[in-house]
Amino acid sequence: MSDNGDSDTSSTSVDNNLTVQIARALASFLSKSAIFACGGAVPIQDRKDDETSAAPVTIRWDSSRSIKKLTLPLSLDRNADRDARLAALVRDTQPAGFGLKGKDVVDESYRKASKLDPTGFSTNFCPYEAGIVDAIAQALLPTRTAKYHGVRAELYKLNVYRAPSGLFKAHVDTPRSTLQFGSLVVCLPCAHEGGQLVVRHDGHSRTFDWTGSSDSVQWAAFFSDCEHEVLEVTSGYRLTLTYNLYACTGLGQLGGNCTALESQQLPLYEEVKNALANPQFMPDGGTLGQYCRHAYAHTTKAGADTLPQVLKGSDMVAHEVFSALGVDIRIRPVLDHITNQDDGCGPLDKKFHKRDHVGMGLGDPVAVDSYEQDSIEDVYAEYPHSWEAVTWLNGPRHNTSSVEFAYLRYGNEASIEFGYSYCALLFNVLSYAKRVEVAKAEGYTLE
Ligand SMILES: O=C(O)CCC(=O)C(=O)O
Ligand SMILES: [Fe+2]
Repeated sequence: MSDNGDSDTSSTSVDNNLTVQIARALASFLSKSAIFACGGAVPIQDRKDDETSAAPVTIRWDSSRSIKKLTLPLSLDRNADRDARLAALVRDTQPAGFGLKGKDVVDESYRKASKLDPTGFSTNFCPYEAGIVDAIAQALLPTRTAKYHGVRAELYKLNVYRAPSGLFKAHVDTPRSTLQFGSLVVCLPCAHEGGQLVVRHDGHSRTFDWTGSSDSVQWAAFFSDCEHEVLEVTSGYRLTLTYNLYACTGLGQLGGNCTALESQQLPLYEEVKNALANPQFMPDGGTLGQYCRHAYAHTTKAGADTLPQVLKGSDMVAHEVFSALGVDIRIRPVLDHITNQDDGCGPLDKKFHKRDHVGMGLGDPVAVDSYEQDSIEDVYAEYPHSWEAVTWLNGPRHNTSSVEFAYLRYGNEASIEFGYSYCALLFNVLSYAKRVEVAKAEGYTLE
């Protein structure tokens, strides 16, 4: 191809125009509707030996006088009467309605389907185990709920759409709480034709077509405000599990916030309790400190706002245990010792040994102006902190130091110096007599 032929130039400019137009359309899509739905497939493996597959799906349900069981895909159900069992499952479902003006209405011209409520059946299929809930949490969780990183999927119904003419016309699901942000539909491995799920948002649509396949579990999740419909099923049975999706506190934000975790069951609990119960342990009270083992963004306002929720590992455990024992905890920056060669007195910590510079609060670094004749003490005077004698449980981890304050030193040559800090948990241990009182108030005894 020539670089300067006329015909090439004109085709390049047409291409460029098209490139610009398509890039604009993509940009507009990305800014408005980049993600309103997502989906995938999880292959079924009879002998499940990896995290990317799911075991055959078992459904047990209440039938008139017994509990019945079916395995999907049917080819993996070892019972000879498996087709009859599938028919029995369908027979035992009830007509499925839809919400209209606050009432549950059954109207087959709008929704032709049947359902089991979650109290009437159980299944071994778990969308968490299949990695679906994590995928939704990362891809779909809306930014307006930035407060929440987790997703709770609540099983809502087992639905059967069958040929001929099973369908659910265009509708929007009714959110069941302000934290509900979407719905998850899991299509069980049962052969059928038709029944595509069409999800629409802002002039765009995405069709999930699960026709034909019965060797994987297929799924789709979408935002609550998306209109969606199930097209007519033309053969077989289309079985789905539906889940309501709620935003919740999730991985990485459970410090001080985790109702599932009982502090009393943590191995550290008894150890701390025994220490507090010992009259010879800090008899007059004082500050016990633990430098955090993990790095947190404690020297930015946004990072500081996430503490203590983002504490993890032994940092989280210590925070949970001490607070369960009624001990006041401060999370504070502790300044790395600064050596000032100019003031002639060497490292400052020599002067104030056994004391630490504990910042008054977490947040953005403080900037201080100083002059060449100022001593390091003058610099510190501008930085809000206290001198504290802390009994440390560990030493700082050097990789966790972050800029706590910066000071501009003016003189013949202006220079900028940085004060670094470590994030620490400071436990305010009361005198023995007061600890005994607090223990009573918290409902435990110190012996
Ligand atoms: O089963 C499906 O594909 C979706 C059903 C649905 O839209 C609903 O239950 O609200
Ligand atoms: Fe729906």
